[in-house]
Amino acid sequence: MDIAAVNLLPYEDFVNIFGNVVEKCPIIPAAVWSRRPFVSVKAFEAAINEFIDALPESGKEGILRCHPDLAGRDLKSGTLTRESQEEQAGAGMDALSSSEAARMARLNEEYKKRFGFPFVICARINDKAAILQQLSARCQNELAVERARGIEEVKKICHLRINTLLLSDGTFKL
Ligand SMILES: NC(=O)N[C@H]1NC(=O)NC1=O
Repeated sequence: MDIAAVNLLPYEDFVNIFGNVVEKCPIIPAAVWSRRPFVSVKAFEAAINEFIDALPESGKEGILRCHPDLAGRDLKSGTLTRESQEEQAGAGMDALSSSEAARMARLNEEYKKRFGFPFVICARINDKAAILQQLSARCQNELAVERARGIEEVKKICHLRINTLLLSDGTFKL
């Protein structure tokens, strides 16, 4: 699907297809649909990023809170979104040793207690070791730094999800 085809989508189809490019935040593509026509995929992505950047800090924290923990309860119970399941499995989050799993759970809790939102990192460009190292290091950051850092990661996840949708024909039917 190219950008011309994206621009022709009625909003119902648009939200169905792009509804999870930002995890569990279909309101973002629903809002950004008003910005059509997009001159390119890059412009479509820029519209999403501008919408996110224009949110108050509480809205940005809300986006972070829509993300499941890495190797958390949703992964164990099979209730992750399809995208998140693939990303977490690709980074080995479903194959942690018991000591790695215990460390991840402890650090995830420490992070959430400190900041009031979950640790978010783009799992598709990090492996297990990098994720654990980042989780531990980022627990030390200040709130404002970490809020901005989490949002940067959301944008990377979004970029890769859009690429997957637009570069792979046949993943969805209109
Ligand atoms: N918490 C968190 O980072 N979650 C995620 N990261 C990612 O790439 N996919 C996710 O679900």
